[in-house]
Amino acid sequence: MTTAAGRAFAKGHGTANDFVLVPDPAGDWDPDPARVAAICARRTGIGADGLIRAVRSASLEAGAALAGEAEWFMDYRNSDGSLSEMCGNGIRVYAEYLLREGFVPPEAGDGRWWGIGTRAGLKRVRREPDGRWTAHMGPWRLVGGAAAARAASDALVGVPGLDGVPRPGLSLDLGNPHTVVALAGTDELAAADLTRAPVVEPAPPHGTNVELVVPLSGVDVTGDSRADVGEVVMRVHERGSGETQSCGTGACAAALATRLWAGEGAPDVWWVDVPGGRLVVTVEAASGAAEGTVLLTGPAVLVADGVLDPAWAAAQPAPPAAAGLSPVPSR
Ligand SMILES: N[C@@H](CCC[C@H](N)C(=O)O)C(=O)O
Repeated sequence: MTTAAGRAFAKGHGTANDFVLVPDPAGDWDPDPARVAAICARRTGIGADGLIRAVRSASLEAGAALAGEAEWFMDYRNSDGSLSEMCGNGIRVYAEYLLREGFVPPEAGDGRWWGIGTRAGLKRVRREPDGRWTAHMGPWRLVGGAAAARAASDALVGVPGLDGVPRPGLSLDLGNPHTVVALAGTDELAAADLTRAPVVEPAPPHGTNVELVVPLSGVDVTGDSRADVGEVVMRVHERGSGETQSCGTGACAAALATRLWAGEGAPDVWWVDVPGGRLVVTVEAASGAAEGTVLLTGPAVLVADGVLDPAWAAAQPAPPAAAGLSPVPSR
């Protein structure tokens, strides 16, 4: 919403994946990629991995069909200004924000499921008694189907900072695209240079988020391991944002890939330890090895509220990072 002083925003994060949230119920503020990139810039803007426009589903062409089940739509932009279909950390922070702002009734915080529209369709969220949120992430699938499940990979990934030998990767669709790569150990995970994007072959048509994982099942590094819970450590290079401290859809992809690689009898619940904390992934139902549905649980923290200075906003030139973007990944 715009006041005489400028446009209001909030800042929040989920496991240190951070977002600027901008209320725009009527859908009359549609920032171009350069404006989003300027707001998300770490040194000259507010700084964030992504921007979430809080818009009523009915106010947006992409949300109109979901308006009956989801009053609010998460219009998600990466920090380079490109659109994404879905954000697993962002949707929890968005839910907390909608609740705090009174955009949804207080009962939305009492443990019941309610809907949020996204470009990846309707998602349901629920506030846990401890204040974390669970998002029903809906369907996932292996991009390469049953053949990729049998082969356990469908891509080769060059990871900067390692030995130059491409590693096998597995492509998953969580509404947005992911490629998961297993590394040999935490030393290798630490050595990866994610200031540069991993190179995925064949190149996914709309780009991809790349998760580097080290499965830890059976190894009690955190001192709290449980026999019925799988554990994986992850770093991520996000499409449109670079390395981030966490990625919720990526955590789901990492858990699903690792569960497939672990084979028969692997747990349904996974702890995914990211630089920003821990996410819990619950595989709800799998029809075969190549598709199913999944839930994600984690924290949602609102940090600050502010107002964009109108003079600053008016003065923003297009930053070089925004040049040549293809804003809508049509799938
Ligand atoms: N950090 C998010 C994912 C954000 C979108 C992603 N970079 C993409 O382009 O698909 C998450 O928590 O899922």
